[in-house]
Amino acid sequence: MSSTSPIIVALDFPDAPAAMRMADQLDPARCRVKVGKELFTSSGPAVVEALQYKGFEVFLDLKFHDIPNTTASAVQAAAELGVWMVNVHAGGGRRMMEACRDILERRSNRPLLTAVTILTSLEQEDLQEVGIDIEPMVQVQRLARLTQECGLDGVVCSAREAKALRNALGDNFLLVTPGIRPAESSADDQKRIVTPSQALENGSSYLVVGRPITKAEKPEQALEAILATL
Ligand SMILES: O=c1ccn([C@@H]2O[C@H](COP(=O)(O)O)[C@@H](O)[C@H]2O)c(=O)[nH]1
Repeated sequence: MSSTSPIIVALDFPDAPAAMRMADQLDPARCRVKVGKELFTSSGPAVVEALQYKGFEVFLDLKFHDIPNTTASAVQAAAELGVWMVNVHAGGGRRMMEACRDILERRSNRPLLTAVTILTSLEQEDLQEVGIDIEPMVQVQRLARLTQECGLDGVVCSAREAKALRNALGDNFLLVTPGIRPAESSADDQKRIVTPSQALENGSSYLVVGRPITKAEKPEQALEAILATL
């Protein structure tokens, strides 16, 4: 089932039963779901298949970052699973991203391919510590431009950068934005946060929301409350 909702719910759970209990409370017409490192490491492709069987489009958020051959093969394996979107780290560089694009281009049915720019949990001081002496906005723009040149479908970034990226890179480039926090929500470990309505206003294509929905007493109501603000 293909949803028109911009919301992607991050299923960050320790095992498949916990993730499926959450999925049972969600409607594939109202959101997509994201499988990340914790759930995929514990439960593997079977949980992706189970979610797809329930009608969800799945963003496989494993943020591959390796040499071109290894990363392209991993992206190919994700495509075999039938996921809706898969991602790599833009920091893996041009040759890595082009290898991933090339391997997917040979397929009739391919997932969307996006690249992570700068994690939304990082701020300027964090970048400085790893030798990047510029503002997140500047580094995100640099990596997003490279990602577009390599022929990928879009980037993962903070919605704080979405307006500048939308203006610079056009309407067809996907901006997938985690770090979404409804007003009054806890930021948790996120740093570059934005409210759902502001994210859409800034030009985000998809809003990735985890704990504000999955830790809510009534997740389906939390999702509906977010959708109502958009
Ligand atoms: O820059 C990034 C890239 C990925 N994520 C992932 O999104 C969700 C966010 O979950 P919340 O509970 O809403 O904070 C999580 O799965 C991250 O791995 C990100 O946050 N930032």
